[in-house]
This record gives sequence, C-alpha cells and structure tokens, in this order.
Amino acid sequence: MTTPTRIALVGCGAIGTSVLELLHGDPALKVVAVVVPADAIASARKAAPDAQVGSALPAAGIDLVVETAGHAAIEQHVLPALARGTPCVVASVGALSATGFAEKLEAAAAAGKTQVQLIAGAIGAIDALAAARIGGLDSVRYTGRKPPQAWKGTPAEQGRDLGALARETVIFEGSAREAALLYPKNANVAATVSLAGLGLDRTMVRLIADPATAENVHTVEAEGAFGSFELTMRNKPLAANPKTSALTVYSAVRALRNRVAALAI
Ligand SMILES: NC(=O)C1=CN([C@@H]2O[C@H](COP(=O)(O)OP(=O)(O)OC[C@H]3O[C@@H](n4cnc5c(N)ncnc54)[C@H](O)[C@@H]3O)[C@@H](O)[C@H]2O)C=CC1
Ligand SMILES: O=C([O-])CC(=O)C(=O)O
Repeated sequence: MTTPTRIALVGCGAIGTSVLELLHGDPALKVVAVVVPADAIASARKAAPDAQVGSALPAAGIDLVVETAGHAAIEQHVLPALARGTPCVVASVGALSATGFAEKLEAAAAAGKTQVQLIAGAIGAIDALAAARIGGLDSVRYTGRKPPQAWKGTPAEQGRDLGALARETVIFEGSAREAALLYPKNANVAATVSLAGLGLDRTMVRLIADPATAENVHTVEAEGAFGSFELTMRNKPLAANPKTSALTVYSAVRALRNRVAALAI
C-alpha cells in the first residue's frame, strides 16, 4: 500500500469543512493537521477529530499545505511553509493583489525549491485564458453577481441598505487589483482571472448585488489573438457561507487529487 500524502489544512470554515468531508477515507490524501486561530480550535477539532489541530503548522510531517482560510493566512502560514520547502495549494488568490505579494510568494517558493499552486476556485476556463495569454490578449472583463446578503460585511454596505435593494445594483467598477483588495472574501475570482490573463491592473471588473439571483454568477469575456470567449458560471453558494461557491470546494479537491493521480485532468 502506498503511503498517503500528509496534508495540513489551513482554515476550517465553509470550504475547509467540506474539503475534509470529501477527503474522508481517501487512501492517497490524509489531512493530518488543521491550522486555525485559537478561537476556532474547538470547532475544528469537531470537524477533524483525527487530525492534530492548532494555531501553527507542525514543524515536520507535512507533505502539502492547503490554504482555505483567507488572505492573512497566506502571509502567516503559506509563506513560511514554502520557504521551508513544503508545496502549498492556495484558495485565497486575492491575496496576490497586494503590491509585491505575488513576487514575495514566488520568492518563498523558489527559496524552498518548491511550488505554490493557485486553484481556479469558483471560476472556470482558467486553462483557456492562460493559454490564450501566450498568443496575446486584448481585453478581459469579469463580472461578479451575487445576492445582496453575500455582500454583507463589505464596502458594498456603505451608503446603502443591502436588504432593501429592489433591483440589481453595481457596487464596484474598476481594476481587478482594487476589487480583490476591497472585497477579499468576494473577489478572489477577479484576481484569479487577472493573474491568468491580462494582469491585476488591466482586467476590468464589475461587482453586482442582485436581489433577483440566488446564485453566485461569474462572467468572463475575453478577446485576443486566439479569438474570443464568453463564460458564465451560475454557482450554488455553500449553505455555511453565502459568499462562497460550492465549486471552490470541488476545485480544491480536484487540485489535491491531481497531485497524486497517475492520470491528471
Ligand atoms: N478562489 C476562489 O474562488 C475562492 C476563494 N475563497 C477564499 O477562501 C477563504 C475561505 O472561505 P470560506 O471557507 O468560505 O470562509 P469561512 O469564513 O467559512 O472560513 C474561514 C476559516 O479560516 C479560518 N481562519 C481565518 N483566518 C485564519 C488564519 N489567519 N489562519 C488560519 N485560519 C484562519 C477561520 O477560523 C475559518 O475556519 C475566503 O476568505 C476566500 O479568501 C472563497 C471563495 C472562492
Ligand atoms: O465563491 C465565489 O463565488 C467567488 C468568491 O467568493 C470570490 O471570488 O472570492
């Protein structure tokens, strides 16, 4: 029998808990450690009774770190893990929108002679977009549309009552960099699309609160030497967090399975 890849899961909320459920019993992928802030340790122990749960990554015995926690966790846990030589899979791609942070992440991975993998998360066609970039892209536009409640606790609340919106309302228009910085829990996709395509400053983003939708709807329109495409995803949000699409969980699990599969797709 082959020994399983020993995973440390950073973050154990809506995504992390679902990832744990999907990996349960997997002979090739075993979550041996869970890292959360001190006030979340008790609930993480319930979700991962067989794992070592704490506020810091174990010093040894980890083959792969998977981040499903939020932007701050990249600085706190992913950067040091990479520098130590542990490969990392990252969901909070929007963290790379902070000036110089992508370079910092790359430098840590290079120093550790390892790799950081950014998952596609809630969006598709990242393969097509990244391939199209090689031929040259002219424009990439991303629109994120979510129900008003998904924008609670964000700058979208300033000057408006989200609960009282009668019609769709554009809450942000600007670059992917600004979107990802202003909406760290809602615009990771904007950062992912831009990193695969035209970059954080040239990718145009619109974010919309729409009382007529119950889904997280992501649209990408890209044009370039390859031709053009329009993609619309109508994602179901996770019950545990309306900001987050269920597809993000499946994308993380796919990335993990691909790391150990004999045939990866
Ligand atoms: N790439 C993508 O398409 C998407 C990415 N995301 C990212 O995933 C993150 C997690 O999403 P959810 O699970 O829905 O959020 P959540 O709020 O349900 O869970 C977050 C978890 O991380 C823990 N946490 C917070 N700060 C931490 C830190 N510094 N170190 C370790 N653990 C920490 C919390 O205690 C909690 O267990 C989001 O903040 C967002 O950055 C979310 C949706 C889509
Ligand atoms: O899960 C989603 O639909 C997208 C999301 O929150 C993000 O881009 O951060």
